Amino acid sequence: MLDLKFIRENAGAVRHAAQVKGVDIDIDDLLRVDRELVDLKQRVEAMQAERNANAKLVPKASPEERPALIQKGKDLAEEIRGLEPALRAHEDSLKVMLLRVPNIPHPSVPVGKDDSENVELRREGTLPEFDFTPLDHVDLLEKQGWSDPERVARVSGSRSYLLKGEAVMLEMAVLMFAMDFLAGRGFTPLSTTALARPDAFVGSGHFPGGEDQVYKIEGDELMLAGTAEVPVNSLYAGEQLSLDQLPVTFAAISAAFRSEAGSAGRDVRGLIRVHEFRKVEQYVLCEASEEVGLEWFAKILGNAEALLAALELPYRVVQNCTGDMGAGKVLMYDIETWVPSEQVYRETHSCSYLGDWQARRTGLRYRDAGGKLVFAHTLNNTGVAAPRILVPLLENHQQADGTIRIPAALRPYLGGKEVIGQPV
Ligand SMILES: Nc1ncnc2c1ncn2[C@@H]1O[C@H](COS(=O)(=O)NC(=O)[C@@H](N)CO)[C@@H](O)[C@H]1O
Repeated sequence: MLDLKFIRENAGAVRHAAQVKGVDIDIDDLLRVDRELVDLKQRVEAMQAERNANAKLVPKASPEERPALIQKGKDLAEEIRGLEPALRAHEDSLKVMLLRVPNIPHPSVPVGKDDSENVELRREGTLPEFDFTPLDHVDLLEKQGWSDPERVARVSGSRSYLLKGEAVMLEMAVLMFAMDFLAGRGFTPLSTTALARPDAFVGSGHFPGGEDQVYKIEGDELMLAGTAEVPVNSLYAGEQLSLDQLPVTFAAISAAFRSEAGSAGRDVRGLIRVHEFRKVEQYVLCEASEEVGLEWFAKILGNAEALLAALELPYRVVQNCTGDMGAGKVLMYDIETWVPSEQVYRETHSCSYLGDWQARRTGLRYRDAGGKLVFAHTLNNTGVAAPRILVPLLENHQQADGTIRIPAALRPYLGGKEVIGQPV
């Protein structure tokens, strides 16, 4: 959400942001409702002032004058009550419109309509060269008896997953490694629920607009979040943080649930796109400064890159274009990790800086050095998401005999093993 004053004074920039982000909102319509609301408020205030002044005259009035003054007071009260519905209606529609106003993208963001126009910034790591025919992750899991897709599909339908044996230990090892790694970089570990109230989805910016991606619970207001970003971003909602509490940095592990509505037919095989997964989320709440925000953006991006480097996985960093960054972002980079079986880089991390757009709609404020109450800035990036990360992990580190080489960084989390699986 942007500051209404900012929108009034920068209508052109806001209109341009909506246009390049493909956000369907009429800024002129919003400003019209805003003006009408200001006018209504001024009329009500004038009538209330007149009514108060009139009320002061009654006790001093003569018996002859008093009835007319009392009637005038009643008429004014009636007129004010008559304006209440219009006032309420304007306030409600302005609030809904403000929630849909997109953030202004950073000047460095390329204009584009969708992910095909994201810009590759750099590639890191060496692509694997196999002296045998590499398998994809589904076949690798099946060969080692680490999966049971038919049975789990019977029980839980499509886009479900089940891991067995050492693949489970690998998934847990990757998650634990990410938590350890981030804790070692000063992030406070959190293990948190994915259940959250609708307000938390509004605060993060997933609502309005992303309702169809979220699993709801019959008869319960709680919903299942697709990322820990949703509940974590609302932990401090409505509070007044002090400067010395900033920056708040969390490494939040949680389940994540996504309906994947609209993804029909995409990634239906294997672990890339499932309805429930686990994610270690990097979340930062910092002071309201673009310079500080961009420093944190570089840090959380660097954390994810360092994690991938430790997992010895080749990846590339892309800058999301305006059409593939969502309404709330100022800046967004995806990290895509090499998947040999597809011979492409696939998204495994998504790093975002949102300025005060989330903080304003969540009510995340702190007292700055001058004692002024200001909205904070927020950022988030994936630390690691499993099982998706297992796809490049298994495929890049597979050996000719079907076993999987374990990167040195993960070995401590797998009892020191350098290889998992049996030669097949
Ligand atoms: N349906 C899914 N199945 C498996 N993994 C997924 C799914 N959806 C997203 N992910 C993983 O979760 C990561 C983050 O998802 S995201 O929507 O891109 N971004 C966020 O959720 C942000 N909060 C940063 O983590 C993705 O990069 C991907 O690795």
